[in-house]
Amino acid sequence: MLFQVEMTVKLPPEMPAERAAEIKATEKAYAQELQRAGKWRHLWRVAGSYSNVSIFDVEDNAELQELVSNLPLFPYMAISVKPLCRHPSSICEDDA
Ligand SMILES: O=C(O)CC1=CCC(=O)O1
Repeated sequence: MLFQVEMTVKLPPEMPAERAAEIKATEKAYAQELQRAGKWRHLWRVAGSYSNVSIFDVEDNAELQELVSNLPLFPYMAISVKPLCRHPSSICEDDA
């Protein structure tokens, strides 16, 4: 199942810079692991913001919840999720 996930990061201003850098580094490693596993298909920065738009390819809602809630930045993000299905006019071979 494909999901569009939009994440907007809001770190508390009082968080020490070293702690923020540590969380971001852990987030990057986890995100890249999920991309290599084919679970996190696209990761795009929304220009001009501290937000991303991502496409996840997971078994079901429960797997999406597990992957997203394990993100180190999860406590500091507003997240919105939209389920996707194949468009009848799409010619993409790799669409679900
Ligand atoms: O910077 C972001 O948009 C949050 C984020 C998600 C994966 C990652 O490495 O950073």
